[in-house]
Amino acid sequence: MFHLPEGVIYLDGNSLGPLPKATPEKVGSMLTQEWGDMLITGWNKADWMGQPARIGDRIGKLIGAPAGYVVMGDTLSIKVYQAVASALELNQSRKVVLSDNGNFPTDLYMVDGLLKSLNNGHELRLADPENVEAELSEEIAVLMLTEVDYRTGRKHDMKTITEKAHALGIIVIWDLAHSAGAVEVDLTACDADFAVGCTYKYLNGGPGAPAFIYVAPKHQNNIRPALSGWMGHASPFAFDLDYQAGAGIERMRVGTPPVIALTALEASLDIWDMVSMADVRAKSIQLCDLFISEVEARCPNLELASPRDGNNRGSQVSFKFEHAYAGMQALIANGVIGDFRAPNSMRFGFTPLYIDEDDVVGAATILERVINEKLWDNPQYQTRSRVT
Ligand SMILES: Cc1ncc(COP(=O)(O)O)c(C=O)c1O
Ligand SMILES: Nc1c(O)cccc1C(=O)C[C@H](N)C(=O)O
Repeated sequence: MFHLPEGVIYLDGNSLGPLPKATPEKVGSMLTQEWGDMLITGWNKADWMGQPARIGDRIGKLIGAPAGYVVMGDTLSIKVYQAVASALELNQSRKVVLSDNGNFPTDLYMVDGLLKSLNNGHELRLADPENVEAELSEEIAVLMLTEVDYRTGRKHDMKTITEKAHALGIIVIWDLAHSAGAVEVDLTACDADFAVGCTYKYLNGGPGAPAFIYVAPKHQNNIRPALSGWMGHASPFAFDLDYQAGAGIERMRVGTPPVIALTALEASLDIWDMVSMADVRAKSIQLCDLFISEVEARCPNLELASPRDGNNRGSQVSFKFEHAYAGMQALIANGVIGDFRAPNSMRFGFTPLYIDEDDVVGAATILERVINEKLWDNPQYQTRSRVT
């Protein structure tokens, strides 16, 4: 189902999912038959204009959202900004946005930028991940968390935290970057207010694939879109000079949809339509557990940085190692692709659609050689590249 180079064990699908074999043909025929032959009529004939909502519904199925509440577009950073801006307006008497210090930096940067623009006495407050619940209070306007920590894989309990936050009148936003396609998510059951996520990791949409945003039914028609672009207008082609928000989730659209990228994503969702998230999750826990036990048996000087209990972990495992950067470069040179996360983690993602037990044992065997034979101790593995 996926194109994977011969001889490579790919444990980085948590950062960039591999290419589905069907994607090149699907994108190729879109280019020639739609863009090529239909030209501008493709917006209607091929319904490019409906793509963000149509694909949003397919993503919705993977994260427990009913049809009509998820829309695609832009990057995740933009979707974070939109969610926080709208959420703050739902809770105007409060001034604090709470997050945790394990969150991915762009989420925090986006909030920081937004609060500076608002210039209205807001504060971004960061808790340790394990103290988030204790930090909830009636001072907090918005709680914005990423369910699965990008470095360690530590997983928040979405339902419990959302319930506690709601009891205190807090609006809750979940970033599902490391959850969508990795763990079971039920946005309806946990009553999330907003959720955002990307599609280039577990969902195999390709580098730069468009992000998604979910807005709960109770908020959809009450929120004001901060990024009031024409595609979120009630009637974009009326070209009114005044902005009027579109109905429901449509108002979270901003500008022209990235049709080619969305078509690539459609090809991978054809695969995701056929799988059960419960099966994927069960297999992912098994693979992660196996990797932990294989690595701990073979490399006693690596320290597990991820929760040992699979229920508290996403679909990735990290080990701390003093020479983690060089270690990962040596591992990659020997056919196992994971990644390094500062300051000292070797991170491995487990994706059951194309990784099995043989891959896990194979990767642990090569890691054992890299560590125990000190293959990392080589000047060529010390130079940091721009993207790590
Ligand atoms: C939690 C989280 N938010 C946001 C991003 C990135 O956002 P963007 O797609 O805008 O680069 C990532 C990683 O890529 C992430 O892990
Ligand atoms: N999102 C990324 C990108 O655009 C280029 C290179 C790497 C990444 C990432 O994997 C970042 C990601 N959120 C992470 O888990 O570290």
